[in-house]
Amino acid sequence: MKHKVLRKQENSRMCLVCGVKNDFGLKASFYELDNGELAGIFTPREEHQSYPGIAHGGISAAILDETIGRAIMVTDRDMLGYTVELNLKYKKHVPLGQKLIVIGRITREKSRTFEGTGEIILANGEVAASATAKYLKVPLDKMPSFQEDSEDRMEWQVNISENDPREIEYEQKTDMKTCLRLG
Ligand SMILES: CCCCC/C=C\C/C=C\C/C=C\C/C=C\CCCC(=O)SCCNC(=O)CCNC(=O)[C@H](O)C(C)(C)COP(=O)(O)OP(=O)(O)OC[C@H]1O[C@@H](n2cnc3c(N)ncnc32)[C@H](O)[C@@H]1OP(=O)(O)O
Repeated sequence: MKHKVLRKQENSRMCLVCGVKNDFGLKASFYELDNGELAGIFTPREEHQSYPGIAHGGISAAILDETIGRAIMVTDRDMLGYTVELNLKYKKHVPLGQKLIVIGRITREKSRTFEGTGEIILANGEVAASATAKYLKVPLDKMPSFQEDSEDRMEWQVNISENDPREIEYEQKTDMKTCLRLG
């Protein structure tokens, strides 16, 4: 099914997953969709390798952790997640050098915590890794480096690019195989 992108999310300065100035990082971009889910787009590189040609499992964990954590921002733009639990299933290897998509959603929200699930989807539609995670809610203004004039606060912003997709198409089949197209 095709999903409209409603909003691109903020990127940070130095986060391993979304830091625009972290040259060892994934520099992932995140898009809120009209079905309430969050899509991340990223391309693992050689710096992220485990065995030759294959992304490190810790990299898969990092992107899934951040995608599920960011899914809370779909309904509360100023809320961040502090990970307390992360469980992964590695089903297929994640290749280097290919643009991939990761999807996340919230499955349970309480006053102090939230939980969610996510999947990394390969170009052929197969799910490479899936995760469940739990977070403590941390409002943006309670982050240690929140002061308005800090570099981290100033660079927490939406960076619009001509490469941003306007819609993202994927199908979640009952056997968890998923097809992907970016528009
Ligand atoms: C200023 C500008 C900012 C710019 C932003 C910059 C960068 C942004 C990047 C991305 C932004 C967007 C979203 C990102 C989302 C995720 C990205 C990655 C996030 C991380 O990379 S973050 C680092 C890893 N993370 C830790 O470093 C946590 C270490 N941890 C602790 O610091 C304590 O653990 C603490 C304080 C969390 C809780 O401490 P506490 O004393 O308050 O805990 P308490 O016992 O009250 O538990 C409370 C609830 O957590 C459950 N719980 C606790 N521990 C658990 C465990 N081990 N397993 C399962 N559940 C657990 C309990 O069961 C209860 O849940 P419940 O209420 O449902 O029962």
